Amino acid sequence: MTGRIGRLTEIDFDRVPGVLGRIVRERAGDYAGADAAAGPARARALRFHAALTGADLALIAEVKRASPSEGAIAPLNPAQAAQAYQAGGAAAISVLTEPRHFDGNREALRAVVGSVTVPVLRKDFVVHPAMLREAADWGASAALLMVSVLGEAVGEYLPLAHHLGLDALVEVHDEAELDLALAAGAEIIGVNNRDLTTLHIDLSVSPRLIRRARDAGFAGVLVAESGYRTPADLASVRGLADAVLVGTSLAGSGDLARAARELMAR
Ligand SMILES: O=C(O)c1ccccc1NCC(=O)[C@H](O)[C@H](O)COP(=O)(O)O
Repeated sequence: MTGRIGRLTEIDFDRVPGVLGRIVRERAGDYAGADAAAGPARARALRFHAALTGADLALIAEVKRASPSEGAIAPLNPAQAAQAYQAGGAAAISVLTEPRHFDGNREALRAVVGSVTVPVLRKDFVVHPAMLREAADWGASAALLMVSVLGEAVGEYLPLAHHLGLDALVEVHDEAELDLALAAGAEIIGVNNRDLTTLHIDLSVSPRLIRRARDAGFAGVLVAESGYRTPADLASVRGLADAVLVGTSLAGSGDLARAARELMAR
């Protein structure tokens, strides 16, 4: 299939509140006028999906040099950080590519893809189809789609990601967003414990929404995201989630392989 896969609904980013709203409006400005054509279909390897299934609780370790919550975290070399995470048992690597608040960029993603054998997630605030095309061009296996940002349009971005050969981590933070992700046909759902409008973290959000997804008959992959610092923090999602996504506590640890190993130890 070539060209556009249908015309995408225009999204009103002014409706997104707080810190998240500011970031997505900046990203929308960055991509204003970018080419929205999907281009040819690419084969789906489903590597990210496969990496998160089968294990007791898989780790997606994040290359995160800065954030709105913390400011500067650590001046990581992305390739070295990713190699350390892989050595520490990570099943996949998440790389932030947002430049203003997370000190991310394309080079970081490409360097990570070239230095590890595990699949790589492009973690950014996807507001334009070109961002998915870039993710595929740069070698990512998956991209993040946030229901809080895309709203019902997540149902259009999801097939576009798949058309480009990408898995999609569809992120939610409350019941309404989860119901939208399920209706859109998400195969991998991430539940973020962090309220991205206020930056408040509540570790009870993931177990609550993961139970709701399973009760609704969801048979796909469920990922608990944000705020995990100690093995004890993970107790509430062991046996429920397929994977956890961890950034700050690992990135700021000084010994990334050891921190990954110790966090996941039972
Ligand atoms: O981390 C932030 O401060 C943040 C602020 C605004 C939007 C997104 C933000 N983080 C994105 C993430 O979801 C996390 O990087 C990821 O889940 C890892 O979280 P953590 O382990 O708490 O760093």
